[in-house]
Amino acid sequence: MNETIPFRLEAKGISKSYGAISALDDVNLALKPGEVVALLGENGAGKSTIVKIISGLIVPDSGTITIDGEEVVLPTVNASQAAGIAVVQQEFSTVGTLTVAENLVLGQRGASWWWSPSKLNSAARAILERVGLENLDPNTPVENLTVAEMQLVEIARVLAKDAKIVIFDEPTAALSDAEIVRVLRVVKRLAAEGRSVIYVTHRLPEVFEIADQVVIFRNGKSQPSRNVSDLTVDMVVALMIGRELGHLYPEKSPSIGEVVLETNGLKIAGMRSEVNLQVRRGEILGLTGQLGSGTAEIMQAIAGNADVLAGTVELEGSPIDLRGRRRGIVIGIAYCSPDRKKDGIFAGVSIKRNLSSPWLRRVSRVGFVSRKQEMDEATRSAANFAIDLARMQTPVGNLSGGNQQKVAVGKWLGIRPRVLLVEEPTRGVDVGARAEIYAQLRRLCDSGVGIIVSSSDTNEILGLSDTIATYYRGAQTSSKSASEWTEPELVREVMHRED
Ligand SMILES: Nc1ncnc2c1ncn2[C@@H]1O[C@H](COP(=O)(O)OP(=O)(O)OP(=O)(O)O)[C@@H](O)[C@H]1O
Repeated sequence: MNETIPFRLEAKGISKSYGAISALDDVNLALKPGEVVALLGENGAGKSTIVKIISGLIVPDSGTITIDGEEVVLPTVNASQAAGIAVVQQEFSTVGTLTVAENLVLGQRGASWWWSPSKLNSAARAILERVGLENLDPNTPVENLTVAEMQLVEIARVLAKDAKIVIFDEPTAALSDAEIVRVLRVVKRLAAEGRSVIYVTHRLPEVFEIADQVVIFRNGKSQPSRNVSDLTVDMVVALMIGRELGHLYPEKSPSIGEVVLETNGLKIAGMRSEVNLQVRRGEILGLTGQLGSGTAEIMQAIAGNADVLAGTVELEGSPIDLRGRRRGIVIGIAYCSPDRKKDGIFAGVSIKRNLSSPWLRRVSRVGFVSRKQEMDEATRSAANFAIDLARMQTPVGNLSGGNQQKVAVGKWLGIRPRVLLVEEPTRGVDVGARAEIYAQLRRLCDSGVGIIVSSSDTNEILGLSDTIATYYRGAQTSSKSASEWTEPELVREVMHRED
């Protein structure tokens, strides 16, 4: 990047504390026009906090922000927008009941409620084209879109604001590989137009594909900005976690035992074909496909959350009744949802209580549970998932996104599951914590728990699973040993039908 070009945005000496917790400590960040700066760091390192400060959601305790050389104060989201900053949120700010066109155009500068539907639609089409959604009907209600389409509409909505600085906070966390390609294309185009982009992610390949600079956060402090071209993935990981990672994925089991769970001729609402799956002792079964492939429906059905129209499921050789989640918990089927905010965690409740909640529900049948027992159980789960033991009484809602995910997975250990179903186990989770989650899943598997993981991250499915089943639009397209796949082949298998 040209040294003589002045900075578009400069944040200097930014600090922010919550009581005794220092979320940011003297953070510095600067970016030039046409530059993409990636923010990296472990869960809880402070990335979202700096994004919230720049977007006017929270006010720092100290520090200054300048835009094009002029100091600005950003006490509100409106002030941030007026300064030319736009943020693509992880939580969508689109309104479900409105159409795509209404969401995209209304509220933008120069647009009016009085526009005719055709004017509204043509304005919306022009915006949709920029994110590769030219084939989407602008009259579609947003609530009918897939998660990926919603994310792209959210990006389109932000682009329509014509901002100088665009911030992406983990925009690809809920997307599969094909949709990620589209998002990265948009980011490159924004930079080519001379806009500045701040890009927060846990997916390192994305950084190497789109970013010019990377700023690594650790424990609330920022490290000096580095040229991405001077770095390798291993160097970035070491800078993030302060140590070499070693192997991300644990060794696979040398031997696979008898069947733990088996589905026979399962007919599930939303699936085009019957589901016949087996998961055996010592085996991690990985299900993968694009969004809408059916993997979510299968996981929900086995967890007892979805309608099963026909067929049987056997757990350790005995038929089980899949109606109702409660029943599933009692017989030892743990299900970890991909949507931790909706049904993974209780945000206002302590880490301890979240970790012990499924276990408490199960043992409450026997009556009294001592606080010590509850704490012991919760501490065991926390230690296994590298959750900070000093923060057991902290409400989970105050944790960073990745740490919330560790709690959402870790809480199921307490019920001593016989089968563990995990959807998107590491969405939003940093690379160090991912290694811990993978190691823990492998340990559980080796101890005899049947594990089914579904993920749209093909690298994760390949690295973690023993057997991989692929799905496309509600039907299985293959099932074989992970050792028979290479990553490009698996990506092609999952995506090629899109061509
Ligand atoms: N409202 C709050 N109250 C107390 N602590 C908070 C609050 N918001 C954030 N924190 C703490 O500030 C620190 C930084 O959190 P932040 O969300 O910025 O991390 P992050 O780098 O974005 O993590 P992740 O990758 O998991 O999203 C964490 O220790 C978090 O628990």
